[in-house]
Amino acid sequence: MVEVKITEDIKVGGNNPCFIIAEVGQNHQGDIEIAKKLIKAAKEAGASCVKFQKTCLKEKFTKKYLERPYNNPNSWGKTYGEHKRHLEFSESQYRELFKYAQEVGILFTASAMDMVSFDFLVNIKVPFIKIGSGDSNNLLFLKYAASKKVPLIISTGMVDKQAVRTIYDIISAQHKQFCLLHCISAYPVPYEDCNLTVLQDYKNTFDIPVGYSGQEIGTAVALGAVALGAKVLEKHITLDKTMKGTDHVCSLTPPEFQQLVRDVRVIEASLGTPIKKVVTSEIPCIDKLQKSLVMGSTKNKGEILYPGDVKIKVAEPKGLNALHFEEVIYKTLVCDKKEDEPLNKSDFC
Ligand SMILES: CC(=O)N[C@H](C=O)[C@@H](O)[C@H](O)[C@H](O)COP(=O)(O)O
Ligand SMILES: C=C(OP(=O)(O)O)C(=O)O
Repeated sequence: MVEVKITEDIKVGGNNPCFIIAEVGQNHQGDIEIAKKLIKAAKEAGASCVKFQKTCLKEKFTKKYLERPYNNPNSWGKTYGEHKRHLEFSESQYRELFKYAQEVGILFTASAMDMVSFDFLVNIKVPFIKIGSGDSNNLLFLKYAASKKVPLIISTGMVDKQAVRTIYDIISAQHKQFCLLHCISAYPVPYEDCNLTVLQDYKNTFDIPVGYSGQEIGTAVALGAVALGAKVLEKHITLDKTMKGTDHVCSLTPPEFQQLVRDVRVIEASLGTPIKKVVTSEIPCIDKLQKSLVMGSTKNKGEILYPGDVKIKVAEPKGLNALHFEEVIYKTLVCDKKEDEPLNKSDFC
């Protein structure tokens, strides 16, 4: 199984801890101070990385699309262009945020929403680049991104399995330093649409790490994803879910994000081995409460043990493990035994 190297110390996939991305996206409201607060919150919550979205508006959208009215409660302008311009940080603001994240001590990156933004992110040397679901059908962009040979995390919302296979083929023709994230692009995603078991299919199909980018409400589905093998987890983070903006509703507050990180680590620790065995921590309970074979009645040496003569009880000291019940029946006692006495191997032949 391929591991994706994010930094000298951080790898994704295999037995490495799940890489948890706090997606700020545009939850900063276009305000760099809020963006910094979110970077700090992501660090304090224990996220592996904080992520923004970098867009060159005229590369990503047509002129007409930018001019179309954006008349809804989440809008920051009369047209979609005005709205997006309000939310877009400049390159120098990006450098400032990158530097701030380094000071705070958290990895920083962004989704490249177009080729110009991709080049910018390569230029400032982010540790990896995210490609969001908006580009899961953008084969030109995917080929371009693959040719740059930087680590990629790619979301697969809004397309079917055949397209995901195409994404895999395009990138893996160049390199294997990429992950694929299952994603459903709705804000918020109804739980019935999360189709988390797709992750199992991705795991069986692809030889690269797979993960989950979740736009549903809460943390339960994300935790399920980790239990199903997600090696990357992405969730939106917000300072306040009631703020204006499309994504706040499906985001986690800093305390929720912190709880998510804690719970992910608990799930990882608890996944363990698929081999069912008795573990050391069970020994006290075995000693205290596991049942064993005892005499159901008083019987003498030479007598046969019929089914009703042997009982299964919690006893001290213990008799034979109760799993041996069938082996004991119809055997002959070699000593006298009283009711409730533990029954051991040396008591019969
Ligand atoms: C598919 C995709 O890009 N999705 C992103 C990631 O999840 C979102 O953050 C969008 O940028 C956001 O929902 C757009 O909202 P508006 O259109 O109100 O600016
Ligand atoms: C759209 C994005 O992500 P996703 O498709 O994972 O929601 C993004 O990262 O900008």
